[in-house]
Amino acid sequence: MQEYGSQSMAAPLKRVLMRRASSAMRRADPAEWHYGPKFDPTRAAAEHYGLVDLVAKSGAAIEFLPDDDDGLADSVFTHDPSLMTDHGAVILSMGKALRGPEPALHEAAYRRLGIPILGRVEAPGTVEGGDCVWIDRTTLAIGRGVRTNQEGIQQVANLLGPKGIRVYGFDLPFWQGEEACLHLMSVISPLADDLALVHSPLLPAPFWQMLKARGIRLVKGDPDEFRDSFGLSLNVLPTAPREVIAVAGFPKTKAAMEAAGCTVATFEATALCISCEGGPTCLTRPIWRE
Ligand SMILES: NC(=O)NCCC[C@H](N)C(=O)O
Repeated sequence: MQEYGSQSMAAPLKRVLMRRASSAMRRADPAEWHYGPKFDPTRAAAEHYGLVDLVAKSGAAIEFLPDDDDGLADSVFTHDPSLMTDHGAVILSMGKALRGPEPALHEAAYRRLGIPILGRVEAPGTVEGGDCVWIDRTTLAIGRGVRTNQEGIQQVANLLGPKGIRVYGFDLPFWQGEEACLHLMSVISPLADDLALVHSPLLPAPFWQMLKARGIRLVKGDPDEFRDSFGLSLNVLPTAPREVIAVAGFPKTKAAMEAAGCTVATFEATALCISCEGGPTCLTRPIWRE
């Protein structure tokens, strides 16, 4: 039986790729990686165990990237260097130069796991997984911003078009500048096929129109919590429709999701997520959702 494939953001999570923070982040220089003052590698490693526990409790099988001491601190954010489809993995190309070696780690893992490689995004194209959002099984939205360029989007469209998948690019704002991490997934977290948590002020307007036209209900995250968390209050991982994992400490955003029928599990992540600009979606690359 095929144990890979994912063209949905919220179908039950069966298998996921992760990398532990204990080695990867151990020697990270916060200034070099654009991490905040509360970054602490020991604490980040402990917080990562908290997320691993919640993902494992959901029933998903976790495949870990090898725990090599390669200094690739951001490699814990496994969402970004590859994209999964029902036809195999697409190996992406990073917009953040320090993350350049990461797609090769993912390709090696997929080969080890026997998962086919559908294709690759090649330089000068760049696409990061955090910019890719499945709207439905045949529609992929990609944010065009500091991490993902038009050349990369075109390459993904060329790979997926023959599989019956339409790819749409949406411009992202510059917001906090080119050093900061603003992906399309920074302003939306799908919670179910028909429900998404959003920070609407930063949503590309045509993307908002597409979501509305498809009848996707939008839950607004609390704007103060979004600001105070550098956007991480909005970064929520569904392990099944309306069953989600979020960063602890944002009661208003959590209550808004609960009011929309979601069950929300939280974990402490000040050192790992708030400081390093990546939350539970970014720390997981779904390999199989069904
Ligand atoms: N998908 C995501 O939003 N990933 C977050 C990546 C954070 C990492 N520090 C980065 O700058 O790439």
